[in-house]
Amino acid sequence: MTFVSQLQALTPHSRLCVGLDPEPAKLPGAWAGDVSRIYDFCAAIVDATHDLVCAFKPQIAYFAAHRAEDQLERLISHIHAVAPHVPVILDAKRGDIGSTAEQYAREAFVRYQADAVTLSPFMGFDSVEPYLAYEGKGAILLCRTSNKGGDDWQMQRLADVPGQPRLFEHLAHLAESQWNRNGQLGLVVGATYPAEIARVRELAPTLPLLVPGVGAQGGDAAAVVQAAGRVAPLVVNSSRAILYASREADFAQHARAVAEATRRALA
Ligand SMILES: O=c1ccn([C@@H]2O[C@H](COP(=O)(O)O)[C@@H](O)[C@H]2O)c(=O)[nH]1
Repeated sequence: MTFVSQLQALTPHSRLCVGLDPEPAKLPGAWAGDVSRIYDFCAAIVDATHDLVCAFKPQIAYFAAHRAEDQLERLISHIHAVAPHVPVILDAKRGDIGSTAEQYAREAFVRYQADAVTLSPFMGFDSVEPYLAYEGKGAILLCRTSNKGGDDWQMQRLADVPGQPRLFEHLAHLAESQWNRNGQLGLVVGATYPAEIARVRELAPTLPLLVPGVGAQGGDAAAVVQAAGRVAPLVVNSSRAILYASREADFAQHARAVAEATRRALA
């Protein structure tokens, strides 16, 4: 199955993506501060929630910062083993010239066996193209990010493009049309900006949307679903609110309870 067809099968049942952003200092109980327990912690979260989600999204920085890339590899293969129908989105936000992008694409899809990867489209289509050579894999472009600083670029108008769209609007149009050669593209739009989610949906009605920002960043789940509609796949990420629901031995049970509540709020 392709990444997009996996989402098409799962998102009618759950729009929740659990983000795997392990911070050693926040690990529960005796694991706190122990970098070697990153895998154990994330695997326990996966085991407790995989029947509730449409995707998992490990953020590569939380592993690389602690020289824990080997634990990330093991974690992704664990997800594929216990929940083979659930896609893994590697949140890496890569963006570079084509020859380097080829290496990043290999890292995401061959080394880590991810089903999709997040990309910064700032360097243009030739920085995205190498990822599209991997048939069936997803490439999810940052469009209107959840942080305030996204305004600095994404909300600026393009004087040279007819209609003077904002940058995020132009990107949504390109991703829906000429850039989406093999149907592999998706867009990141922050839950903190429901009006822009609705605008992106108008411009890119068929693309999967990855929407981070509910939970710790305060985005409103119901507003996200209303803005995005229920036709094309909607994948709403929550990381810290689920991972750190409890710092005690029962952390996985608490994570499941928050995941269940978030899934319900996104129904
Ligand atoms: O616009 C964006 C793009 C990516 N992210 C990532 O999503 C998670 C959010 O974590 P929470 O703990 O649920 O806030 C994190 O990995 C970010 O790097 C984003 O927040 N906004």
